[in-house]
Amino acid sequence: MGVDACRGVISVVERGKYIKAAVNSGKIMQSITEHKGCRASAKTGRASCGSQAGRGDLPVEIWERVKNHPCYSEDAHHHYARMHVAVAPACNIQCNYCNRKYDCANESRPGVVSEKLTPEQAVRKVIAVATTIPQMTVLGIAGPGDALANPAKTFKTLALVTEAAPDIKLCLSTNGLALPDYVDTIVRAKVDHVTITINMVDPEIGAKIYPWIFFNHKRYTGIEAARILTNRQLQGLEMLSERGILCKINSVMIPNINDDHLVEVNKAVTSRGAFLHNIMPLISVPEHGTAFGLNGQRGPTAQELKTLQDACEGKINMMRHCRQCRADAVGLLGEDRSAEFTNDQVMKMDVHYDLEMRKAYQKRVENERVSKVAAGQKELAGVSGEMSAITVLVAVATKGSGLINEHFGHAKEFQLYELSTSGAKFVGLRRVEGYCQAGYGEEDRLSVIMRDIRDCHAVFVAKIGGCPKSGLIKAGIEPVDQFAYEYIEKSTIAWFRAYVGKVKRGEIQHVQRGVPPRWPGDRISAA
Ligand SMILES: C[S@@+](CC[C@H](N)C(=O)[O-])C[C@H]1O[C@@H](n2cnc3c(N)ncnc32)[C@H](O)[C@@H]1O
Ligand code: SF4
Ligand code: SF4
Repeated sequence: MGVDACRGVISVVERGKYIKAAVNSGKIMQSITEHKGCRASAKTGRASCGSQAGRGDLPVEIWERVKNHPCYSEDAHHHYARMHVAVAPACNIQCNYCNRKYDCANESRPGVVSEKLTPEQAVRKVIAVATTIPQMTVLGIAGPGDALANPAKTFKTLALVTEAAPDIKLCLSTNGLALPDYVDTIVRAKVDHVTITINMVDPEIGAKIYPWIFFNHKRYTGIEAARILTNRQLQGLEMLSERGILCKINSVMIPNINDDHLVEVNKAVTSRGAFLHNIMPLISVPEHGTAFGLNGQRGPTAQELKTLQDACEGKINMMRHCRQCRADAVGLLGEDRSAEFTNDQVMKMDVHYDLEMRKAYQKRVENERVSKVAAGQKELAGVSGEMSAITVLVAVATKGSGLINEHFGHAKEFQLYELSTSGAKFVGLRRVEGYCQAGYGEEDRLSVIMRDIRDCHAVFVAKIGGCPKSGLIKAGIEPVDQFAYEYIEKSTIAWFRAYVGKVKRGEIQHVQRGVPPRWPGDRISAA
């Protein structure tokens, strides 16, 4: 397939200029040619290989690049894992929400690591993880400081990994200050995806988030610092987009500082070719010792976050499944296996990179993914003929693989799906404190969980005890355990179909479950 064929595909894509750059980059064309199972039609650009779940309107070439990336494809995050290596300790700016000195092994949040690694230690760890978790497809450098404030360590690590494990996709995260200086190096290092944190495009707002930056051997503060930062971030984003690198923008939502302004940020990054926008809630507690934590700045509620994400949904894809991972995270996004891969443990492991074993395992994962999609589509065929304006939100307890496979009492998070006659759409996550502690249910925790999922009509679980079951029913949330270990989409659509049927027959009355925009004292839990 040639370049012209791809141009036909992208002419329908609004962000034409930058998508064209991504599609025309030699690397993508090579990856398409190498993708033997794919019989993409040159005329339509529609792929006939593998799972199409979550592809939406993406050109097939772009989909091929993101379909196994757990952060860039919501569907992939059920099946594929990522890892971060903590080789970049230093930072060139200060954010009022970041304190990398506060480390806690039991905590999962950005900037936290148990141990920092040299590039050589990092590549050994990558091989160890790739062998133990063959569905690990992506390596990211996300701190604990800034990847580009530590360029020697970052690019040495990426070079060593490319040599040892050429099938692993490479990512890095940066605040963007140094980005314009490293675009060529990033392209040469074969980095697939770059994340830039952009919290403002207005320096007056920036001055409330960044106390200082260090640029060209000089420290800047206030509005001047924020102006330099925003100019460099947007310039770096444009340069990467023109070179065909897929960019994700992280924005931290800080109530009363940049919450309303993030719609402007969304527009600015969309027009400069960003691929994905990830608006994340501020994590802020005094124990972390951050400026915001100490001055009482709150994070947004789950509903405030969803409302803002909905307002930005449009031309750019919104990421809603981010887990705000540690800088040494390992595993599927919803799990953290970093404790299994400490440097001591990795040094003792017999590490050997087996590409064929990884390919065979990933083929099995892909087959499972295809079955899941087919099952969901079959169920949807039954419901899509129904004329109904009803939309309901449901919560699902899952450990991954697209299955309802977690007990209510053990769930640390629920995945939220919006059900309608168009199908089951993933719309976000709710983190909760597990109901079961040392084998016993905690009454207090049940009421907090019920509050956290109060906008849901039902909660799908693999198993649930009698007490929480009756508590949920009393609160008007239906506990559904009849689909244990079955696929999420297929089961939730089947339930929705039955629900609509009962409403139509007058057996139940549909009530839209509203929630107050702000619940007193309501926060998104940080861990
Ligand atoms: C630890 S940083 C490392 C990469 C890079 N230094 C940066 O800031 O983009 C990874 C991400 O975590 C976010 N982050 C750090 N502390 C946070 C907090 N307290 N609440 C929410 N997000 C936070 C950053 O904004 C960034 O998007
Ligand atoms: S840029 Fe990243 S590492 Fe640096 S202070 Fe901000 S969040 Fe922390
Ligand atoms: S922090 Fe978000 S974007 Fe980064 S690896 Fe975790 S889930 Fe993916």
